[in-house]
Amino acid sequence: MSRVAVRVVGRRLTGAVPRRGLSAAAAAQHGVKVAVLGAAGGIGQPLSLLLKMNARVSRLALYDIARAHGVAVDLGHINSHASVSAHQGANQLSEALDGSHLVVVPAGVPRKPGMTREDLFTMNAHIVAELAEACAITCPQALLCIISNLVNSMVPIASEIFKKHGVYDPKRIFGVTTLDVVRASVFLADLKGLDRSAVEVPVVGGHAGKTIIPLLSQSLPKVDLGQDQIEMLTSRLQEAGTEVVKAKVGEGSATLSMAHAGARFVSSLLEASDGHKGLVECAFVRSEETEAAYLSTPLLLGKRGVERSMGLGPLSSYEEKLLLAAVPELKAAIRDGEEFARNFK
Ligand SMILES: NC(=O)C1=CN([C@@H]2O[C@H](COP(=O)(O)OP(=O)(O)OC[C@H]3O[C@@H](n4cnc5c(N)ncnc54)[C@H](O)[C@@H]3O)[C@@H](O)[C@H]2O)C=CC1
Ligand SMILES: O=C([O-])CC(=O)C(=O)O
Repeated sequence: MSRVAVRVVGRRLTGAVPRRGLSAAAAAQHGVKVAVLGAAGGIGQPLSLLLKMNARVSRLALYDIARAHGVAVDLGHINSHASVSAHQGANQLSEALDGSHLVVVPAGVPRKPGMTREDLFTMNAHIVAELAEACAITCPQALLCIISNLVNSMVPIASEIFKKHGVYDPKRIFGVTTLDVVRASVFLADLKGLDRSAVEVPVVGGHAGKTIIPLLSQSLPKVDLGQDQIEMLTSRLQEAGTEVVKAKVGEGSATLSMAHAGARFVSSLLEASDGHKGLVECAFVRSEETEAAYLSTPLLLGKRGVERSMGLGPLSSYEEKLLLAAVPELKAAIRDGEEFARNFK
């Protein structure tokens, strides 16, 4: 893999170590099963392709309410290690989840031009709640990675459903915000003429509008930026999803870059599960950093999910202001999610 992992020293992310692959024999021995829920969608298909190419995955279960079969047969013709199975329709959900070590959820409705991520709440809340319930029943120990929007509400929904079933472990439920981190690398590197793959910017907060907060003061490598550049980069990142929605003129939102970001996040979790130390990724999880009960921060990943939060680190006064503005919005999205889950079924 070409991406570099970040090492952790205290609360900061420094240096770079090359990623290691895994032999097919080792993968088979580890027997890692990954389930993709919403596998036939715009994100689901390329994400499943990237996971099929991941040597740590030995079984890939593709679940969708439609078209899962065709996608699985197609991917099954690739001569990489993972076996691929298709599961279509609600009555095949539990067999897709059975024995899964990791479940990734890109199921749900994407935005059309003019919509906000908040507009997706009602449609996607039902989908995520039903899928989370099936996970809580069938594979409560699995790492659960939620891509579906509104991430800021979907993670609280899944968490409440797990609590209802008495199987909640906050270290295992993630809202995938890696696309914000990937975009921040691109936008900063392009502005400064740097190598895109060698720039990392922690992005904290949540995954919608002003809750997306790039910590440009903590970029690696450290980059000097004027306040106007910081504000331009921040606002571009906060609007990046909308930039894609507009460019796709009614054909949905980011899919290919999201598949890349999702595959990177899953890959880091699997590497950490396998004992690889020092892996840090940002994700939206249960948090005690602020008044918002869930927050995206850099997380040190371990064998069972989150080993510990790396916290927010030293914030510039501008970043502090952004966080202050984000917390009420996050709290409202979290409350909506929790309320929905309380009344679910
Ligand atoms: N976290 C992030 O950074 C990002 C999140 N997203 C979100 O990801 C979600 C999916 O986006 P796309 O793949 O573009 O949408 P899509 O419409 O292309 O695919 C969604 C898939 O989910 C399936 N589906 C619907 N209900 C289901 C259910 N109950 N169980 C299983 N599968 C079900 C559909 O059949 C479809 O195949 C959207 O909510 C979108 O907003 C998109 C980009 C980035
Ligand atoms: O903006 C959207 O609707 C999809 C998304 O979350 C992103 O691209 O970051």
